[in-house]
Amino acid sequence: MVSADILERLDRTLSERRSADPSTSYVARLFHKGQEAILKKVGEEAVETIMAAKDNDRLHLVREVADLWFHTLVLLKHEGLSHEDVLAELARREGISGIEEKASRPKED
Ligand SMILES: N=c1c2ncn([C@@H]3O[C@H](COP(=O)(O)OP(=O)(O)OP(=O)(O)O)[C@@H](O)[C@H]3O)c2ncn1[C@@H]1O[C@H](COP(=O)(O)O)[C@@H](O)[C@H]1O
Repeated sequence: MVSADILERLDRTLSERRSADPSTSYVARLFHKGQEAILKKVGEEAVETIMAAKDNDRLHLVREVADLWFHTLVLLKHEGLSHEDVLAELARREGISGIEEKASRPKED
């Protein structure tokens, strides 16, 4: 299994690209273009993900989801956030759903 360290490494690369010369990389160029361009890419990749799923093309689906995840990571970085914030939110929800599930059970004496 591929390690989740990839997110850490990608996060460091994205941080470096924020201040890099736009002529040197795709990501540096995207940051330079700004929020509008990043949102456009997120929208495009979301549509391409839907199309791949509808086509029942599993390899294509994985590649499109990777594109979508990647561009949402670029968006988060642009907004001063990171995958850590999303993971924390998912962990918080896991806690909440655990509490909700417990609260819905009859009280044990
Ligand atoms: N994971 C990715 C990654 N996933 C997708 N993409 C790019 O996202 C784009 C996807 O858009 P499309 O499929 O629409 O292809 P396109 O027509 O070339 O895109 P546009 O130029 O029209 O926007 C492609 O240019 C891909 O190369 C990525 N570009 C970079 N990374 C990572 O970011 C790192 C830094 O990248 P650079 O800044 O390019 O060095 C790389 O080492 C990778 O780890």
